[in-house]
Amino acid sequence: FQLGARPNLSHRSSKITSKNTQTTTSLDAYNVDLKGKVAFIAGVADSTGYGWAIAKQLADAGATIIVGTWPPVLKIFQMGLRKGDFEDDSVLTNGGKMEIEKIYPLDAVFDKPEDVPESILTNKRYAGLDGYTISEVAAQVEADYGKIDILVHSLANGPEVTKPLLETSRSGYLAASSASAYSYVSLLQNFAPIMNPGGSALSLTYIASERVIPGYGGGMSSAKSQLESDTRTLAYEAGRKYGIRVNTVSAGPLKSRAASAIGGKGKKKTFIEYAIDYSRANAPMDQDLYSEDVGNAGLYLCSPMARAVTGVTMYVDNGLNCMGMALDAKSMEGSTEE
Ligand SMILES: NC(=O)c1ccc[n+]([C@@H]2O[C@H](COP(=O)([O-])OP(=O)(O)OC[C@H]3O[C@@H](n4cnc5c(N)ncnc54)[C@H](O)[C@@H]3O)[C@@H](O)[C@H]2O)c1
Repeated sequence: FQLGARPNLSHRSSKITSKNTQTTTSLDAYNVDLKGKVAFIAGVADSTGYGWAIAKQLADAGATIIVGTWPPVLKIFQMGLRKGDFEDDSVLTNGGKMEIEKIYPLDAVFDKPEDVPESILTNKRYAGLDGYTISEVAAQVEADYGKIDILVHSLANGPEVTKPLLETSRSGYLAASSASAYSYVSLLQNFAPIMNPGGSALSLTYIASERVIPGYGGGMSSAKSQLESDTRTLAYEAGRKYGIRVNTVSAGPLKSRAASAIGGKGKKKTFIEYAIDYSRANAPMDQDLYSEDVGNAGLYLCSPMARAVTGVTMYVDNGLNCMGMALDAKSMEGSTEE
């Protein structure tokens, strides 16, 4: 199949009769059909990022898409949608367009109304909005849809991301953890009770959690470590309590809005530019990484195809995570045949 296209997952033969297969369902289960399923994707404000790509693949499989958008970027996102800015990025394989049925203002650093400080209540970027804390959004989603099936956390924020960890303040470090890691815990706390058994939660992480990635600072690497560790614990707890699965995708570098904001002012290359170039030069798969690649992995993890997969960190990074040496390092010169 073409890069960017949804793989054909249908498999209609159901001849296998070994003990390892369910007798009650045939292999028709390989058809990813999410019609009637509701997916809430937190962290979508344009079409450049991973949240959009996952939403699109889920929509392609028939899921109803609702999203949570950070209040400061809500208006510009709504305006872009109205103007048709994202039309080209909305096209589904059947020729139709992804519909975002409802957008909820969501600030994932607040759990309940009492947590919102005066500075935010009076901030003009939040003017006219309320009900954007996680518990309020979950209550609203329940009022609108009853139970949902898929929860995606595609958001991160670290106010001091440009600072090395050695120079990161306590408040910067905790803010990164709050927005990028605890937000997943809180989303699950509030949404798991309104998820159908068999449902699935997914977040996005980055290799900086386990390997040193210079330039990814401000405690963001620490937040991603938390996110991955929490994925395992939450998989256990939410699996036992609610019958839902919890996974995370460790995605390779993508030039999204958030990644571009990591910056690199005054340098020849921004963080995301050298991360992408490095990956292309050194990953086992010598090819570009598209947001659809992560969208497809997200579709798999959120679908019944992955019904026994939980607690995992799945790499979708052209394999860069497994390399122990940089192919393009000066010291490697002369190591390969000409
Ligand atoms: N882009 C990459 O190279 C890359 C690589 C690996 C992992 N990821 C992860 O993918 C996820 C999505 O990021 P992306 O790069 O696709 O960019 P993105 O800009 O599409 O998504 C980030 C979103 O987070 C939202 N956000 C920030 N603070 C928030 C808050 N307090 N409450 C609610 N929403 C908030 C932003 O408005 C934005 O919509 C993040 O977890 C990111 O760390 C990105």
